Amino acid sequence: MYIHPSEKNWRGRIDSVADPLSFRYHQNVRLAELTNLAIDKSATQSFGILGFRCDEGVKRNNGRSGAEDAPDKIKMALAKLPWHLSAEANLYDVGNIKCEEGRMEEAQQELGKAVAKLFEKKVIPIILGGGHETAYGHYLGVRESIGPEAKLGIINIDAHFDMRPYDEQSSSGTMFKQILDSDPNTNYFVAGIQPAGNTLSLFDTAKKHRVPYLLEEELTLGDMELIQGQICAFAARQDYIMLTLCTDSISSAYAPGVSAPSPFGLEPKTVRSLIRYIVSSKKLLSFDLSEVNPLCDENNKTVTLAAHLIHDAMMNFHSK
Ligand SMILES: N=CN[C@@H](CCC(=O)O)C(=O)O
Ligand SMILES: [Mn+2]
Ligand SMILES: [Mn+2]
Repeated sequence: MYIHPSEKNWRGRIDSVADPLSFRYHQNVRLAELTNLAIDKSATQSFGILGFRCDEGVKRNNGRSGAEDAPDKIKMALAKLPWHLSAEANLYDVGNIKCEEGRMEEAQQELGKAVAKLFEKKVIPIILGGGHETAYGHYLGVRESIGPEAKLGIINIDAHFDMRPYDEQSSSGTMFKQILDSDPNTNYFVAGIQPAGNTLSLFDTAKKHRVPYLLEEELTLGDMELIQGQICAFAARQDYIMLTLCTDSISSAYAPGVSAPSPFGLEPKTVRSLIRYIVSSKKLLSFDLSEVNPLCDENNKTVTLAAHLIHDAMMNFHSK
């Protein structure tokens, strides 16, 4: 179900009502109906923030519910941050897609259609999950837009492979196997994998699907050149890439508000550096940030971190 964007999510401090250099996001964001998107064509860059109010995938995966509240909470945190995008850039809040009565597959299809609609209007989708099942709807929209033949690379920053079997049902732990099983033109790369977050069988599944991955302990700021080289080599083999961040890849010291916290997760600065590098590529189409769970958060830490990462990603989008 489509939910209209709400002004209530865009409130914050006002340093000036006249000086654009003093503005924050809540002063520049435009609320726009997805069904009737009137885009300002003079903009140099347009971003569309699209929420996915769904945690049915996490529930089916025996996780902790609460991620469906994340889109509005992240918007509220982003609203308060200072605007650093160019004066000619536009940011639209295009509302949320909500999963109704556990009908996750239907909601993922609807998310896909919404993402495709943004591409059609030349708006860069910035998708706020939701459980990580968000990434499947994100993928559907990307695939619809680029057509079946284009080579698509999915880059996932995650502690988990999310390649579980889905014979019984799909969930927040199955998306990438679903995609690789059905789409020969999609390749998958994961950064942040933790042995403590994946069974040996999941490592085996990743191997069978020839999924390149980087372990959490290989991802440090000091080794960034080497890491960038591997991401660059993966991206070079694709026509397009899409980026998905599972917030449980980040250490639970900084991201306690997730379904499956990671004591040995990544440092936020490492994740920021990875995102900066990936979003700077002209091949990058869109970004989703998933698995924030405000109900499990401590003092809004994870929500705030998510807003800062979204802010940073937009500032560096296509900057290469
Ligand atoms: N999206 C998260 N997926 C993880 C969850 C792990 C857990 O709940 O412990 C997975 O299925 O492996
Ligand atoms: Mn994960
Ligand atoms: Mn995940």
